[in-house]
Amino acid sequence: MAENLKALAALINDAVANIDSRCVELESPFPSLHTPISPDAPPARADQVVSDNVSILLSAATQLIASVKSPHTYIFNAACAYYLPSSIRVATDSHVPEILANAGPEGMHVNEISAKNGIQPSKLSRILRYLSVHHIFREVRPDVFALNRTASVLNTGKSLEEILENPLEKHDNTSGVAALVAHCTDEDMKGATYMLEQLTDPNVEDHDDPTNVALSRAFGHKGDAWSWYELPENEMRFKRFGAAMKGITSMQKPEAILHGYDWTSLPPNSVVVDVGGGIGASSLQLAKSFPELKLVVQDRPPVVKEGRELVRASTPQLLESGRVVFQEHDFFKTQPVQHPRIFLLKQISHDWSDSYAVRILRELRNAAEPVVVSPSNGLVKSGTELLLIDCIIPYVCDSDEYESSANIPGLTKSTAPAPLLPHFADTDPSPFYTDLSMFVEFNGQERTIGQLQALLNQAGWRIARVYPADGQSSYYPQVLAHPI
Ligand SMILES: C[S@@+](CC[C@H](N)C(=O)[O-])C[C@H]1O[C@@H](n2cnc3c(N)ncnc32)[C@H](O)[C@@H]1O
Repeated sequence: MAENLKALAALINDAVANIDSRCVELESPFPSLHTPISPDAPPARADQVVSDNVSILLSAATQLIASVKSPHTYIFNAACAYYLPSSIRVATDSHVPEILANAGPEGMHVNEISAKNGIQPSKLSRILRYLSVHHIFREVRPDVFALNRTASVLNTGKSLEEILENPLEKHDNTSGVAALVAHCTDEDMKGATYMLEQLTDPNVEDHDDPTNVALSRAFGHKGDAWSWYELPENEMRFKRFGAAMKGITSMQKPEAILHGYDWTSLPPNSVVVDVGGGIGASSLQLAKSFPELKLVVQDRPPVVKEGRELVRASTPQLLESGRVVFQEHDFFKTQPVQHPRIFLLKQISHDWSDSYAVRILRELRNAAEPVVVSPSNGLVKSGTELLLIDCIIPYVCDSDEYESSANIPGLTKSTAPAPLLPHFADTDPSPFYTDLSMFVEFNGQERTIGQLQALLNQAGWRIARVYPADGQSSYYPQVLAHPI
């Protein structure tokens, strides 16, 4: 009768046993929820066996919770989940993580926190208590809160004094994770509340139009999200968006961009054009790992200015040597760098609906040189390759898309054991909400492999290989395409 529950419990038991024995082997204990993260901590979670079993454990536990919770409670909890991002926003933007950073496991009384950030103590304690229920912060004693492992990722590492002195620079030179969280819980959430109005408004004629989106509806803006970010009153959000993109990179494994395409196969002085490269998060990582590559980071003028200034402050030698160049360029116009070795397109096509994404891809195709493959080893000798990095959305059911795409090297079928959702879809639903976020902010979308294939083909590219992601978004899948 409870076969499904038993199957899920068995998967959980096995996964816990596997994680435990692997951690013993590695002499690296699985980190406690109570301990803030530390860069020196042994990386048990980074181990492949641990990480595979964590995927099974999370997927089984998520389904087990959905199975055993009363459906009324489950749906009511889900419907009221907006209090979670709202509360995270209060805590993050009133700098609670930085205030608690030095309080240690004993924590700090809410009155003391309030004296530092000016948020009413009786309201702040309720917000922090609600977060503690979700294992974000810990209520150590009544009204005394401590930074736990999950809350500690919101800490920018700056002192409260430093932040209050330069509030606009709160996220500069940080991991960007707090910036990403602040971006999601502010403009993205506000836009998301208008999804239904946007979809049912009879005056919206073109649901692909990037200038008429749920985000602009929420803020009464006429124009696309990029022009909204560049309004003078959005200076803080503009800077934070750039840092948030870095946050996506730093939430992944440090070598995420290196996970997949073999950058070592490129000859010295190969030119990599990071199209819509933002403040250069990926290019800087590549420049660090491969001193012989030349990186051109292209973006809109204000972003290029911001990126250049940040690099000038942190690693000026990269600019002075010409190894990293920031270049203003609108990717809907003719590409100024002709025949580079690589066009890197990370988290760009997902910002645009098909009709716009095809235009960007076509401009790149027009500037690409056909690929020449060595007959002896099958390696690319010359030509332009396109490396597109975006989530690949799986169907949450069995689908023949992966079978029919079997001619694409590297594309792997789901390994999730029954009764788990295919591709461990509930282990980390971030690709699915990133997809909705793209709709809310840009009328863009994440795509299935079939949709990506169709899009690329339309623009004159064919998929040569896929480098898949892991189940926990610790790096993105990469789609390598060659000119047709
Ligand atoms: C989601 S961000 C991705 C940034 C970067 N590729 C990364 O992964 O960190 C999208 C970028 O596209 C840039 N962008 C938007 N419209 C553009 C255009 N017409 N031409 C060039 N860049 C543009 C934005 O300024 C932003 O930096």
